[in-house]
Amino acid sequence: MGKAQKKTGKGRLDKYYKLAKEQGYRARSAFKLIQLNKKYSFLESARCCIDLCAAPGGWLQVASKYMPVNSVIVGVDLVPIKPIPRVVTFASDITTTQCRNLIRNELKDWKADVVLHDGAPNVGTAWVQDAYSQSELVLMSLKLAAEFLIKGGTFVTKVFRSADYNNLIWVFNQLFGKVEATKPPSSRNVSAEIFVVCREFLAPKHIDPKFFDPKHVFKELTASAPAEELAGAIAKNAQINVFQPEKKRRHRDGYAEGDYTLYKETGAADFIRCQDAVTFLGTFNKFTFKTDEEKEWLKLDITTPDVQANCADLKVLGKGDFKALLKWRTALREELGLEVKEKVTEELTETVEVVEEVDEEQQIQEELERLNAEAAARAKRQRRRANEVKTRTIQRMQLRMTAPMDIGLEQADPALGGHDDMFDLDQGSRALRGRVDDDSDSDEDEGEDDDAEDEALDSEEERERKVAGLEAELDGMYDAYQEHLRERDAKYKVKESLKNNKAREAWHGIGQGGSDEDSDVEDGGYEKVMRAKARIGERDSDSSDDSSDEENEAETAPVGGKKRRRADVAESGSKSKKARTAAKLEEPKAALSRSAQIWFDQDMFAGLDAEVEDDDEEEEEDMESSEEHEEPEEVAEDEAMSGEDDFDDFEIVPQDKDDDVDMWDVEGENEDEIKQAKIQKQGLITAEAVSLAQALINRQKTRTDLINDGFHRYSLNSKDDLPSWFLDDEAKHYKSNIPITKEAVDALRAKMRALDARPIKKVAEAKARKKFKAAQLLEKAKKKAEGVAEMSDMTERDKARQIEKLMEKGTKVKKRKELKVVVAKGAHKGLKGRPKGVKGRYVMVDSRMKKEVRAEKRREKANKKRKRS
Ligand SMILES: C[S@@+](CC[C@H](N)C(=O)[O-])C[C@H]1O[C@@H](n2cnc3c(N)ncnc32)[C@H](O)[C@@H]1O
Repeated sequence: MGKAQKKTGKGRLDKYYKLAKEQGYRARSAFKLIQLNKKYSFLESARCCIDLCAAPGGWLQVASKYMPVNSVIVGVDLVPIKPIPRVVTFASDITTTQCRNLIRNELKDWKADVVLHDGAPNVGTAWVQDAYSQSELVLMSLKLAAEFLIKGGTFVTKVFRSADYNNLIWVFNQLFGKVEATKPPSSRNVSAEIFVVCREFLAPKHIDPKFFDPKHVFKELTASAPAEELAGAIAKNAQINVFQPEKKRRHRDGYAEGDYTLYKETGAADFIRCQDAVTFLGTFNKFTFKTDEEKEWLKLDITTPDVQANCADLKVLGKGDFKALLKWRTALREELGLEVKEKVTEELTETVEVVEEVDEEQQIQEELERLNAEAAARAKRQRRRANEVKTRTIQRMQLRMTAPMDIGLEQADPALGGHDDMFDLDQGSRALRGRVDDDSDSDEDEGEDDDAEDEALDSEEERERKVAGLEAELDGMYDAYQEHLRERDAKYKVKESLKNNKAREAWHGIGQGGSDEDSDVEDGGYEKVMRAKARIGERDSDSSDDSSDEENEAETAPVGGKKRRRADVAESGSKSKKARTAAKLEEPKAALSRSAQIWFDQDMFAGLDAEVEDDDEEEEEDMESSEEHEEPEEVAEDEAMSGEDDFDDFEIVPQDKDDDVDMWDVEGENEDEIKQAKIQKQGLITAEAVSLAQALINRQKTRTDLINDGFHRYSLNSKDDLPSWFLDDEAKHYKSNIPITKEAVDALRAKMRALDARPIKKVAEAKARKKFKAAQLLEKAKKKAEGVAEMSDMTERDKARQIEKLMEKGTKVKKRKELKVVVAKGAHKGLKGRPKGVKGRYVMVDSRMKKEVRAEKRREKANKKRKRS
């Protein structure tokens, strides 16, 4: 079965369909009347209403709901309508006098305030096909309305945009004071229908019968629509249905002329023996197997169950199915000895023979003429097409048919029977079949039908090839896009690396061994290092080694640079007492530093970081020499304990090697485990988790409930063969709604507030250091004081004074000596000696100095490295 058709089918179940179901209306069309009534308010004041063509009864339900309680409501349709409270219904053809009499009997001498008409030519089994066109049906309903409406009454009718439209409006205007055409929002834009609300019925004493005579009202149309053209239109629409069943047709102008019926079936024999198989496929709903001959065909091997199923409902078939049916037809024809294709070949052969007789020059001449003629015909066709589009647009604008959504996708209207071909236009055919055009050369068409079939099927294959090509191209572009993202976005890299859990497992040994260089590479953005190396390679050729080395370092910062610095410090053997102090502070540090590092690990901070570090180096060494020295231990211990990876922000949760890879081992499972480990370490950190935990504690949900909630019909959707962009997109947007309670959000907010209230890590560390130093000094002073106290050669008074001094010294915070920075400018540049007006310690600097000092350092470092290697 064709996928496209299925889609269309699903697409039809729009919001009004669902609303109708919800509110108990029998048809989504009920909303059209609700919306019309909202605009014109004709139901609330009506006491009597006649609904012509009322089945299944949606409009009657609306009338019954909106009209006053004791009103009279009568519904008529070809098919019986299931009873509706307060509504009288009967089955009758509205074009007959019998129907008129039935209404008369029902209303007695009452007059209707409202006459509704939502009819569309339909085919019940008893209905004479194509008896009335939509416009004629409208005229018939108008006739009834004119007979039963009260003066000032309202007539609401559905019309389809067609050439008849203006004529109908003219007639309405003769009988009503106000005539307005409108399209309620619930009427699909793709549907050609429009509703005309005629108010203030004039109730003239005498109405010219010509007003209700289709021959008279639609005179021009009949003249302008010769039978062949109608047949051509039908065939054309049918062919579009087959070649492009999924094609959404735009620019509908109304019913395909001449095709007024919705349901058609024919014997399979007709299909097998017909000349124009494609038209048959596009025209009929079903091929039946009723005759003995047809029943025999059912027994043949070639008539597979698939073929039978396809014959049973042609309107839902896709291109593939049509292709299968055409093959089946060809096979059966060969079996029956009809052999259509051979005939064509023979004809062709004959033509070739004739051509051979003609001499070469003449042949070329003819070929040229033929090509010229073809080009002229093509140009003509294009002109014609452009004109058609233009005319249609103008017509649509005149008919006020252009609704904002006109440009949107098109679907079939279930309220009208749901068959596309009711509204088919000539538009779609051109894409595949230039020959199908209704040109002056339309007589060529008949002879080319078989060719057209092959051509269409070939072009279909070609299209599939093109689609495959496009998909491949799209995949390539998507990969390139991802590559671009990878290069640009550090966060993306983190995510990617999280996905790659196996690689992460292999990193367990980080920080525990290996050389510094190795740990650099593994440690922080392998890609970054590689990229930097590549860049160095490029630069080596034209710039000095010295500078490139330093730049490299700056570029790989903060990750690489930082680590290297840490390692250097570690090497220099600075495992001092201060490190022990840091160890005490280790725990609260971890969480904060991680999030900060995620932020500062982004590329945009790389250069900045290096610069800031350089700038601050001296200051830091001066002020908080311990800060730098503490880190190696911290990192080493941290990594050894929790297995933090190179991004510093996420930890690797060790996994059991024996863990089975079960059916739920989908991408992202590791992420769950990481989350679990995090939760154990840091507590619940999302509102969702807190909500679930609350539900569990309050016994609103059991563990089994939660597990079961995780299983739904989408859980087992196969992800095989789905393009990566699709899966990525799904992962990004296809998320279920998570029930998050207000309490959970409040709890989390409180937690965050508490976190905010805490001093930041560095401040806390500095304070602790200060305290530690003070305690040490005090201890020292105490010891000295004890020594003083034990001295025997000092008087008690001297001892007391000495101790007092010592204690004062021990508790006093050392003031740092102030260092003045003096920038020598203008004439002072290069002058030696203390600058005028500067007292105390000072340092002379100039704007270049900082850069030069740094460059010097860089050079020294590079030289050292070169010597080593
Ligand atoms: C779109 S449906 C009407 C839906 C209806 N307004 C509702 O809300 O349920 C069109 C109806 O017109 C009916 N119809 C078509 N030709 C008719 C005729 N000549 N006489 C009576 N009913 C006719 C069809 O049987 C079909 O049920």
